[in-house]
Amino acid sequence: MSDAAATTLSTISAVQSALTVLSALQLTAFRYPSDCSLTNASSYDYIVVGGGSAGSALAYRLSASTSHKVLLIEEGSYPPFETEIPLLFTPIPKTSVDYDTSSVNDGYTAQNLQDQIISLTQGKMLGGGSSLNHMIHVQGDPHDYNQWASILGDDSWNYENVLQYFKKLENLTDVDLLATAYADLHGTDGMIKIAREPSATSAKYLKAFAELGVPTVDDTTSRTSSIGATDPLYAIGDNLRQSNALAYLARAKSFDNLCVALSTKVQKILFDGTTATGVQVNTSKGESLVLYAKKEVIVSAGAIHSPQLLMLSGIGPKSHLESFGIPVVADLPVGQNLMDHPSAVLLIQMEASTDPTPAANPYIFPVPTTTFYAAVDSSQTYPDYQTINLVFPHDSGAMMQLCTNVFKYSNDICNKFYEANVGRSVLFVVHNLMMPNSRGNVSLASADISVEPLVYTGTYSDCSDLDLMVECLEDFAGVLNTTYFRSVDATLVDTGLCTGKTGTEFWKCYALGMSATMWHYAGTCAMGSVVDTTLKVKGINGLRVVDASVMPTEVSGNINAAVTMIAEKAAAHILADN
Ligand SMILES: Cc1cc2nc3c(=O)[nH]c(=O)nc-3n(C[C@H](O)[C@H](O)[C@H](O)COP(=O)(O)OP(=O)(O)OC[C@H]3O[C@@H](n4cnc5c(N)ncnc54)[C@H](O)[C@@H]3O)c2cc1C
Repeated sequence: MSDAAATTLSTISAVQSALTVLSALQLTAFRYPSDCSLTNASSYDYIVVGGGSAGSALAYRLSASTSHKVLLIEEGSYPPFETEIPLLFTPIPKTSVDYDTSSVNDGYTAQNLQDQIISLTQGKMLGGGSSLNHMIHVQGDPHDYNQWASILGDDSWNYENVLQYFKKLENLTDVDLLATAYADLHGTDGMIKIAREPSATSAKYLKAFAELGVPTVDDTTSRTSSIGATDPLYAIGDNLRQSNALAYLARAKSFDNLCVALSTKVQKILFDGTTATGVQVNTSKGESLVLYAKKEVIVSAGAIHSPQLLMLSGIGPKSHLESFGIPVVADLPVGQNLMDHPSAVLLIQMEASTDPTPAANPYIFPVPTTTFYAAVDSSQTYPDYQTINLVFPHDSGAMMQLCTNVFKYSNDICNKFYEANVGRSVLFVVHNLMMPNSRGNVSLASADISVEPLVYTGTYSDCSDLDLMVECLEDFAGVLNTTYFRSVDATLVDTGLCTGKTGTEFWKCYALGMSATMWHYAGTCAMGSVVDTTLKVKGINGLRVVDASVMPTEVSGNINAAVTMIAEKAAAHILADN
């Protein structure tokens, strides 16, 4: 067998080197507020730590609504040129704009990923994850938020109440969808442009999914149930990725009350007793400065770095902090409750073809794609699982890039995928469990912030997740018996991992063998245990956390829109309080 995976990885590495040269030109800087210089001991009304999905939205709202002085501190810089082009998401992981934190090898899951670890891709640039993610836009199921409201005893988090914030962040541009009843569930004058990309190829798959019992819907956004299959919505507009940096911060370019400090890392939150007073930072010039917040410090460093920063600043589990000699400011379960959507990729060999590969359009999502949300129990209104179904033409370099550099499966698996794709199109199915019970954690590896924290993902540590994943995989595999799939002699590609196993044993082996991340890390500073329902850190004044880490449970779908909704709601709370 040829080593197509190794060749793909070396091509990606060459592309990444070329992009590094381009990024030094800062071709996108003109869109954003210029890098603001900092003076030691200066003060601001609000200091926002991290200019990612949540931080970009929050800093914009706080500075747009008032004359308050806002400082946004971001460790990375401007999102480079390639992040703007929807086609180009595959070479971005493992470049300088990705933290590429590694998970702890649990010896159980992720064993067929490169190095048996999960490479926890996270954006280190303005826009954070939204500048390198896969742009799928989904609100989630109403049940997700109603469950939050019930866990938290706070109805302001139920779907009817958070819908106003989803509408605030959305600018739906799809005229066909706007002509349907779904228009009522979307914003049309919000910040992030959202589009659909229906295609004749997708239509064939939607028909097969309908035969499986999952209805084709124009949109899975719903007041009652998100179950259905559809052409997904994408955060793409004007031929560009609509990152939260572009959607929010680019509009703040002329604000004179917003200072955006780039290439600056917050080292520590400063306290006077139990009141947060400011932060200590390291600038791009290597200066160590202290900066003060008159009203609040807001931590938006993401689900892995927010808990790290809080713990290094004295907020976290007492015994863990003491083991690193960190004085305890508040004993809280920071870093616990880490969640992600457990995932596994299925590759299905589809139609034979010798047609020339269609020219790629850089301005849209790379290939025709559908999303599918289903429950094993057909009477349940919210989904147990999601599949994201990408149709690659035969001999597709993009499919190999997704396998090797995005999912980071081993060369052995990607070579099998390559062989299956020779002369046949393939359906690349990303199969995800929506509401896992398993939890992992983020803990300190060192008292030095430049050392990445330890991340134990905890995937399938609760056996019920593996059992449900198996049921979901079996459920979805029924698609192989639908008319269209049978007509093209569709076959599940044999990864060679589970030879000799059948039925439930086969799927259990498959789920574990192919387990990977969906990059939906969340929950490590959860509402209810670490922050209250207005996102204030419990027992501390002047400190909030606003990002994916505050989610108490996962959302049924890709989470960027939910993270942004949280930032929109947080801005409303902060402005109301001050
Ligand atoms: C590869 C990938 C694909 C994804 N695909 C999708 C998708 O298709 N659809 C979807 O909805 N979601 C997707 N997601 C998930 C989504 O993008 C993230 O959940 C979301 O971006 C998280 O937002 P956040 O604000 O919590 O953190 P982030 O966006 O990660 O922001 C944290 C920011 O803080 C900065 N920072 C960290 N520490 C410090 C410090 N000490 N000092 C200063 N700055 C600091 C970081 O540089 C970063 O900019 C994907 C994520 C990844 C990684």
